[in-house]
Amino acid sequence: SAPEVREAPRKIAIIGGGIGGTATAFFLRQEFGPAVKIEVFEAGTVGGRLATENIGGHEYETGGSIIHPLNLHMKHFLDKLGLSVRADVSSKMAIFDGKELTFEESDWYLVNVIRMLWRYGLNFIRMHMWVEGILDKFMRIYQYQQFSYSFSSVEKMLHAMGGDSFLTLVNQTLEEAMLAEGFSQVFLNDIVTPVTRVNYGQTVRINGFVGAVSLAGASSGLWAVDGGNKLVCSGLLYHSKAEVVPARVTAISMKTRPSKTGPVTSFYEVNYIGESGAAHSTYDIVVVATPLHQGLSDINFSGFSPPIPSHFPGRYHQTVATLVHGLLNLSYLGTTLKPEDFYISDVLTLDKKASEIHSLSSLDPVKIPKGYTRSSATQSKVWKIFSSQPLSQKHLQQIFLSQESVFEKRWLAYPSYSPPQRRTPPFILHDRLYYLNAVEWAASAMEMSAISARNLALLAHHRWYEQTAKIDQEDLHTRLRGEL
Ligand SMILES: Cc1cc2nc3c(=O)[nH]c(=O)nc-3n(C[C@H](O)[C@H](O)[C@H](O)COP(=O)(O)OP(=O)(O)OC[C@H]3O[C@@H](n4cnc5c(N)ncnc54)[C@H](O)[C@@H]3O)c2cc1C
Ligand SMILES: CC(C)=CCC/C(C)=C/CC/C(C)=C/CSC[C@H](N)C(=O)O
Repeated sequence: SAPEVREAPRKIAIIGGGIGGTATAFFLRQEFGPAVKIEVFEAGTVGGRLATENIGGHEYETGGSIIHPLNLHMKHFLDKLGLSVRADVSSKMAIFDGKELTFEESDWYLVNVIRMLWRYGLNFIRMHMWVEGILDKFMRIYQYQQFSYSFSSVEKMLHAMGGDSFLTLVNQTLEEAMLAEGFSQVFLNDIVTPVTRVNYGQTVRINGFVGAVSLAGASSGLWAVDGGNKLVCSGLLYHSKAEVVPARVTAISMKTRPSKTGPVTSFYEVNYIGESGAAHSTYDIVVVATPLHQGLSDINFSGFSPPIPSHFPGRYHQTVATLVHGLLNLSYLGTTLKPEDFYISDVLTLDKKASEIHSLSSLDPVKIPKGYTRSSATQSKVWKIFSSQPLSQKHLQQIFLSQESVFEKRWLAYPSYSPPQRRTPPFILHDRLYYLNAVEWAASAMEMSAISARNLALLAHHRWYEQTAKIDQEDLHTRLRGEL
């Protein structure tokens, strides 16, 4: 590569200490070396949408909880940080239509296969193959990033992974995409809808790409971090030697300063309110790692031409996570099973008026105690309910025979997807000002934020040193074929 003649940046700011911001700190350190000062502004708690709550002396995930076996950045972070995968606890799924359970997973694998074949023909196997095909293409991003290639927009990144087919996927609904592939409407209603409801709180009218991610999030081998997923965020901050600034960023503006030796140089001024009041600092590069959407951040951008909005079009979907330590009322689920025989851990729901809840899951603590097994419904335990609206006490009394404690967290969780979308927000807001969460409009998941973080660190580096040959290269898949 060309010799780096330009001076290295001195200071970089990252706004947001979730998995996106902390992964950006990690990758920026990797790209720019030890000298650059990296500051991460966090208005709330490090981890952001990765959060836990203590119930009865154990911590439980209230936000992002599962990770796919092929999420290679998340895997890599664990290795780098010396964290481990949480012990696996067996699970069993059922589907609820608001009145009764329409499907219950058997302990016997073969029984499940025969039932599914009987009801849905080859839809199940074909869905597995369809998702695998998309994942195969998705995995190309890791090779591109290993070879330091970066992309200046979400569309260009998606195109490099899966060509026009990925761009079509984000611009059509999952329903349209799957019907076009020959899946039946009954299969979409009975099986695919419960998955999009539990994973994104929405219907099969979400975009096809996030729909495939959602289906991947219902496959086998899913894992979580021992001790809690948010440990990855604090670990990445520590590893990258980034400084956390506990403050809310209120404004970012562009400033210029005359230089004795060369042309006028520009930099960014970040205004924030911290523990000791309002203050500001200047930076060479800034990465915004929080959604620029109503209710999630309110940053004023000034002095930019064209102007940068505080909020991009679209909204985030509310998902309420209600964690109840209590005794489940099986008659709510309309099942005749006795509590001692009820070992279902995940109840998914159909898109019916009667099913106001999106899912009901038995939660395991982030650290599995020795000898822990899933108990039947005879015992009081921690359940998590996802719903769009907060649940009333009356509703909770229908679901539970007794409640020891109730914890409610209202998340603006992920974009409210309604394809076709005009255009995903840009990665590049201005010359050296970047936006990580643009990627969520393709799909929101921990790994998507990590991929975006790696991409922005590479992009910021290549643009700083004017290495254009590593940005937006066409046909990378063919060119890198045969490379390790
Ligand atoms: C209920 C729920 C369940 C989920 N389940 C999964 C799952 O199982 N698997 C999965 O992969 N993904 C899941 N997700 C999605 C996943 O959690 C997110 O995609 C991911 O955590 C986003 O990380 P982020 O760092 O990009 O954003 P965030 O985590 O939102 O981080 C942004 C941070 O910026 C801070 N901030 C905002 N404004 C300012 C400001 N002005 N100044 C300073 N700081 C600011 C915020 O406090 C926040 O900490 C789930 C999300 C939710 C809500
Ligand atoms: C990005 C890729 C290729 C795969 C990610 C698959 C994945 C883990 C998707 C899950 C996304 C998501 C927003 C899940 C929310 S709910 C999770 C769980 N069912 C729960 O009940 O907590």
